[in-house]
Amino acid sequence: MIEVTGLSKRYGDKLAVDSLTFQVRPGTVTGFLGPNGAGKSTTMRMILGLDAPTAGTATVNGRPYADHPAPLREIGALLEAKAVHTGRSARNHLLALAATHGIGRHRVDEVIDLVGLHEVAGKRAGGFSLGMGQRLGIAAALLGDPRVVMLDEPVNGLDPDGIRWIRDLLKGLAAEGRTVFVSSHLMSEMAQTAEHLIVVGRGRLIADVSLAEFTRRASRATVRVRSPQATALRDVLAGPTVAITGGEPGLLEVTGLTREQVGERAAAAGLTLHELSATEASLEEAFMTMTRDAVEYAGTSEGNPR
Ligand SMILES: Nc1ncnc2c1ncn2[C@@H]1O[C@H](COP(=O)(O)OP(=O)(O)OP(=O)(O)O)[C@@H](O)[C@H]1O
Repeated sequence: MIEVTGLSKRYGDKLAVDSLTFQVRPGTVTGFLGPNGAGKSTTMRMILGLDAPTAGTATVNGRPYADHPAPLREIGALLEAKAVHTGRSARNHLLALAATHGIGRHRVDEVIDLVGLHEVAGKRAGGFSLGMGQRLGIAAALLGDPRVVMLDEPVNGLDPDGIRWIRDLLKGLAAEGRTVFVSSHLMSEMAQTAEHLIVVGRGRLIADVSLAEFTRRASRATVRVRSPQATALRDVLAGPTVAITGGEPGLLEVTGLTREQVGERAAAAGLTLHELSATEASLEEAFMTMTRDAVEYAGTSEGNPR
């Protein structure tokens, strides 16, 4: 469990994180979603004790990171993707890390297998591709068999295979009952990985919702209906909670009624339909609407209006 309470971070004039309060619970993948510059990395650094909060607290399994006698066993983290500049092999890199944390060699072999680096474990880690480097970073994060796993934008720059691998790994870790917290600026990515979302914009909490609830809120369906009797159809569909627009002759776009309701009302009035379809606002659109104010504000304040 990660608990963040009234957490703020100020850099000079800039309030990068603004009174954030949320909990990340075990057993599910929680997505930390927000546009670039929303404060996700800063929040994660404070959770790891790498940055001191201006106000508020962040705890991992009930204590600040630094108060854990063996923090690597509590939380494994991968911050920004960066190459390992080392002449050591992947295995020796992990062995060195394990040795400084009192972790046995056996666990090193386990994590190498877990992340699929077995065949290249003897190769120089400095020469790894981005995808291999990510796997090595994740192996390092998992060395202490931590109950909490936190990854900052782990799929950035990865190919589709790498992305799928990370998704499956995160879901597997959550299914084992671990707390999994993963950041992204892409709603489409989170929709395929996370069950719960913490959405931030301009350092502030915008939403703390299940993916199911987010999707439900996003699905303001519009019904497209085409009829040679569009004028009569418009009269049949009109109502106080119904909005109808018509882009071209014979076409109506209706919100406030389901596709079934539109079809039934048309049939009851004996009107002919040539098309009847529903389109939902995409999750990406819903996310952009949700964070628009935050982005606009940031753009204006930096003299770069969008
Ligand atoms: N060390 C620092 N000094 C000054 N400003 C900083 C520092 N670190 C972050 N910031 C600023 O704080 C804000 C939040 O940055 P942060 O990196 O946490 O956002 P993010 O949501 O992780 O974005 P991204 O997806 O672009 O990494 C940004 O405006 C950033 O420029």
